[in-house]
Amino acid sequence: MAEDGQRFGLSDAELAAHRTVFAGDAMEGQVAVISGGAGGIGRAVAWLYARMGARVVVTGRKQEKLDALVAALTEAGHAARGEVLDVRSRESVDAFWTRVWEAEGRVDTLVNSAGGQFPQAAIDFSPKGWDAVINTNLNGTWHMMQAAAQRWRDAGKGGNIVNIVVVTTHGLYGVAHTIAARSGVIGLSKSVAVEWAPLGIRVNCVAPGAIETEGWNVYTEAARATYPKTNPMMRVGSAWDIAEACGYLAAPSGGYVTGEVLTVDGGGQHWGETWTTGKPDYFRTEDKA
Ligand SMILES: CCC/C=C/C(=O)SCCNC(=O)CCNC(=O)[C@H](O)C(C)(C)COP(=O)([O-])OP(=O)([O-])OC[C@H]1O[C@@H](n2cnc3c(N)ncnc32)[C@H](O)[C@@H]1OP(=O)([O-])[O-]
Ligand SMILES: NC(=O)C1=CN([C@@H]2O[C@H](COP(=O)(O)OP(=O)(O)OC[C@H]3O[C@@H](n4cnc5c(N)ncnc54)[C@H](OP(=O)(O)O)[C@@H]3O)[C@@H](O)[C@H]2O)C=CC1
Repeated sequence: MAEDGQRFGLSDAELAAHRTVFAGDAMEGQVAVISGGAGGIGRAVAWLYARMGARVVVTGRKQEKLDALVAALTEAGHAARGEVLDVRSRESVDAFWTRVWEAEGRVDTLVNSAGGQFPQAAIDFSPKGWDAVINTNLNGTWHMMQAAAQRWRDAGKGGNIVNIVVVTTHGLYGVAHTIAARSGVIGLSKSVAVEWAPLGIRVNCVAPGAIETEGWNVYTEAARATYPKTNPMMRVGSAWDIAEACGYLAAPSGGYVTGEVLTVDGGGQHWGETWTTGKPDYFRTEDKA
């Protein structure tokens, strides 16, 4: 991890002003819950949804990050509030949904952006490290999905879920735990997209490639430096790229889309390789020719 907790990605001021293709009333009168909402991607989604007219409820483990975002959104004239929530606790997730439903009277969209992992060779994962990643990314996402769907079913109203995952097409070296968890989320999303269609609930995933955010602090500078060079576009993406994908899925534009994985990776899944722990000499074919 970078020792200094380096700043990466877009500031609130940039997110407030970033050009968007979406109309200011595309989510008018709606409520959106964003887990990990004060993180890099979640914050961009919160700004975009707010600018599309939604009231946003952002959650995360750190009160101060939520407070700063809510203050910036409110100052810009948007309706926002933050709640501390660890998605790994089913009890806390249920209590949160009960509170939100009482306070807001409705929720239309849930974006699960709470997540993360640490880079390590899979052979060295400790049981605790494995559990931390699976509980956060697979179980935490499921707790949020099911709690939301139960409220929608009980209220006789539909809703839509967007799960932020990872591109899993050929694994991702150094983060096998997260690939296991995200593959689970993708399979789960496809399954419940069908089961929950009769309830009017759509369920989709967005799979980001390398997106510059503060989450990158868990990777070494050397690993980060390879990300743009191993992508056909020779660059990394921004949190706004992911936010607009989430905008498309939440707005009426996504009304006939469910069970889908929208990959936003600059073509990274088709060319290039991402070594989050550094590329082992064994795979350096250019030196072996
Ligand atoms: C291009 C790349 C693609 C993807 C990019 C992104 O997603 S970027 C954006 C994504 N953003 C992020 O990824 C955000 C950053 N990630 C995180 O916050 C965490 O990885 C977390 C998501 C698992 C949270 O877990 P938590 O709150 O429970 O945190 P905790 O600290 O208490 O750890 C629990 C246990 O995990 C283990 N362990 C942890 N670190 C290491 C390590 N470096 N080494 C080895 N092991 C490690 C260890 O066993 C530890 O317990 P211990 O031995 O200390 O008693
Ligand atoms: N950036 C990238 O290159 C990529 C990101 N992704 C995925 O996108 C998602 C968002 O990542 P990004 O915004 O970049 O990273 P960040 O680290 O900036 O954001 C992740 C957020 O998740 C929250 N979070 C983590 N664990 C929990 C938990 N147990 N309960 C509640 N909230 C939690 C954190 O909030 P707090 O600190 O307040 O707890 C944090 O704000 C993650 O799932 C990530 O793995 C996928 C592919 C690439």
